[in-house]
Amino acid sequence: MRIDVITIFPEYLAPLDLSLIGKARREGLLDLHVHDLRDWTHDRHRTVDDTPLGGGAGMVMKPEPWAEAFAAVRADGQLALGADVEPLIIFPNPAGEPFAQETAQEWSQCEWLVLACGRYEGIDERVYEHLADIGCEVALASLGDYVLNGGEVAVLAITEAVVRLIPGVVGNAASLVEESHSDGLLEYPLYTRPARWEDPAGVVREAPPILLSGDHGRIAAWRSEQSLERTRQRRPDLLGPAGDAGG
Ligand SMILES: CC(C)N1CCN(Cc2ccc(Cn3ccc4ccc(-c5n[nH]c(N)c5C#N)cc43)cc2)CC1
Repeated sequence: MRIDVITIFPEYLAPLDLSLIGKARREGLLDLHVHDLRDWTHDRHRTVDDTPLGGGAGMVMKPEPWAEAFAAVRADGQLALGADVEPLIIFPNPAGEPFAQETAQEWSQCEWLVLACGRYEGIDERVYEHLADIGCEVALASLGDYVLNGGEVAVLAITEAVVRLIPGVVGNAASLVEESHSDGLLEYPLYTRPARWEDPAGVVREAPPILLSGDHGRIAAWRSEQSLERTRQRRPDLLGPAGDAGG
């Protein structure tokens, strides 16, 4: 997979050199390019924003740098992938469609993603219109109903959620199957050694004995019930009308 990120804060994406994403890059499973939007400005102040037409608070990102950036990134990517390959262009946006595990699953199948990090109050609407008119596939995605200052944090989250699903990135592929939300339920509680732990307050805390039984069938049944109960308590919206996993 190739991912291009366009941002005015390239250093914000430094964490993508670390851990599993960094390993995927070093192993050739991910070809990640981070671009500074200001490289496509032509004034001495490298201006990317201006006041909103019609008035209003804050600043709006100018269309010209974005259009030039997308053209350059698209040309660069097609040199690498082939002139017939087109990226999915993703804009994190508070007004976007909710980004969920199924979105990550869908996008992990893509050959090429371009992630565009807006800032200020947002990007001039004509950028989206321009991309649609030249035949680009565009998606607006939101991490959730809270306000961030820009798209970079969302791009970090989206990149990690998508790239970890690429075969070979996560060593134990089985762990991807059992994760929260992958079966529509929250993950069961996790325990490790010591089975008997005296906490700093002197309270002895035993792990559930079933987990030490060696009876994998009963352990699996216990874990399923724990997932269902935890989902009922914390995320009933994920359940069907009967309160089961049919949501
Ligand atoms: C009335 C008029 C002046 N108001 C103008 C601001 N509107 C909302 C508003 C608020 C903040 C930002 C800052 N921002 C810039 C680019 C950008 C990308 C993603 C996100 C973002 N926030 N929360 C998420 N889950 C996100 C995702 N994904 C935020 C971004 C952009 C937009 C509300 C209306």
